[in-house]
This record gives sequence, structure tokens and C-alpha cells, in this order.
Amino acid sequence: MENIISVKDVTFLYPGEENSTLKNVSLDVNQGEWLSIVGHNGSGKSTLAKLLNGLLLPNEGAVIVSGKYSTMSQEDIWEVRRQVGMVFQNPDNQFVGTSVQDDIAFGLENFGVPREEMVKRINESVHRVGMEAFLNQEPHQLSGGQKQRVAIAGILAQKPSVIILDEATSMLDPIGRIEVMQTVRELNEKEGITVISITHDLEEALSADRVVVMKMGEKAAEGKPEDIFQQRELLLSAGLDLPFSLKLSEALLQEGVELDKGYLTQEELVNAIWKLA
Ligand SMILES: Nc1ncnc2c1ncn2[C@@H]1O[C@H](COP(=O)(O)OP(=O)(O)OP(=O)(O)O)[C@@H](O)[C@H]1O
Repeated sequence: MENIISVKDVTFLYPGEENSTLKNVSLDVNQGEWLSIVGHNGSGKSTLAKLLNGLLLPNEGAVIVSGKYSTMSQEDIWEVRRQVGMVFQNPDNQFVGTSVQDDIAFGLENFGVPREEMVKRINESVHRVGMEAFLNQEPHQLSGGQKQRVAIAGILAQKPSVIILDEATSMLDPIGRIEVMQTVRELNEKEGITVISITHDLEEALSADRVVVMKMGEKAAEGKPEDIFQQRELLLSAGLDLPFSLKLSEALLQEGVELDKGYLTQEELVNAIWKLA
């Protein structure tokens, strides 16, 4: 599988802090995959995300995008930012325009995209996130989920390789959350856009291709979700909860329900219970 981002032995220290926030983190992100990053509050997930598109720069080590663009290089940084877009947690902090189309246009102006091409890209990208009916709407008329979809359209208009979601659905209501996740899932599955999702939602992480566990500024583990989420000691030592379905399976087993194992997803658990009936 082709590598899209390579994090090489990165150490990062916030100015004025005594201890490194990230210590010797190495990570390869594969093109087209859905990678979830999980970890306790303060474990360094957001800091790592900001290093991936050059919002922060490593004190040691390197972050390389598409095999050749370094976040440390002044010359490469625009290409890095174009290829690796980021959606933040708070929908209200990332809207800069007075309407949906202005907002997307603003990002494109920064990249020097000519006007005609800009109009084309705006129309195309709002369509891909299902916001074509809202082109002239003002931000305050949109729901949180709609604002996040506009943020995604702004990234899409720059023709990115990677979208990073930094807890991008955690401030949304359940409908907004579903809208945004469906949009991103389609972009990942149908268009092959690589997704890196920082999340506290273990159910979401369970459906990722790969999971990285962060613990006190270090990468504690990485692997397939079905392997990672079976490791009780690892999860607990990283300050993470066990997935709900696994806890429920264990409680049912303790009550004498004859399940043959602990199930990781709600769907698997429901199927197993049906078979017992
Ligand atoms: N601007 C900053 N200046 C100094 N320290 C910071 C800054 N931002 C974050 N930190 C510290 O770096 C550490 C890691 O923070 P980070 O936000 O990367 O963690 P996180 O895993 O994303 O946490 P959360 O889940 O709460 O968002 C924390 O101890 C935090 O206090």
C-alpha cells in the first residue's frame, strides 16, 4: 500500500514547556485508509494531528507527505496544507466567510486559484457534501453538522489526499454526527480520500481500517481494531474504556448467558443473541 504521510521519530515540545508533548513518535499512514487515533485527554492526539499538516513543526524528526513534501520546508508547506486538510472540533471556529460560497472561496483565494476555476470547484465540492442548496446561506442559519460539511467542502475544493477530523463530530447532535460521518465515509470509500480521525467514539474507531493508541505523548500501539480492542490491559493503561459491546458481552457471560466470546460490535453481539433465542 502506498504511503501518504510518514511521521519519522518526531519529538515535539510546546514553547515554554519543560516536557515533550510528543516523544519519538513514528507512524505511516497508507493512502486510502481510515485511521483512527484514540487516547486519553492530553495524550497528544491533537498535537500529532497539527504536526501532520504543518500547523506545528517537530523539534526533532520529520513529517513527510506524499513521499517528498516536508512540513519543515518553506517551499513545500503550501503543498502539504493543500494535500492534508483538517476539520476541527468546534463548527463555529472554522467559518470565515459570510456565506457558504464565500467561505469556500476564501480558502481557494489563499491558494491562488483563478476565479473561473474557483466557481467550478465551489459548485463541485458543495455537491459532494450535499450542501448545494445552501450556497448563499449565512453561517448562523446552518446547523453544526452543516457547518462541518461546509468545512469539508472547503477542504475538498483544494483537491486533498487526506482529511483529518479532530473530534469533528463531538460537539454535534446525533443527526449532525451521522450526516458528517456519512459524508466522510463516502469520500473515503468512493473517492479513496485518506481519513485520519481523532475520536473518543470507540464504536467509530472499531470500524476503522487501523487504530493508533496514544499514551502520554507516545504511540502505545497500532493495529487492526479487532486486535487492539481485545487488549484490555493496553486500553486500561492508556486510560481508555472498553467498547460498550464488549462490556455488555462480559456482563451477559457473567449472568450465565451462553455467548461463546466477548463481541466487539453491537451488530455482532445482536446476531449472537438472536442465535441463542
Ligand atoms: N498550546 C499549548 N501550549 C502548551 N501546552 C499545550 C498546548 N496545547 C496542548 N498542550 C498540552 O499538550 C498535551 C497534549 O495535548 P493534546 O491537545 O495534543 O492532547 P489530546 O490527546 O488531543 O487531548 P484531548 O483529547 O483533551 O483533546 C497536554 O498536556 C496539553 O495540556
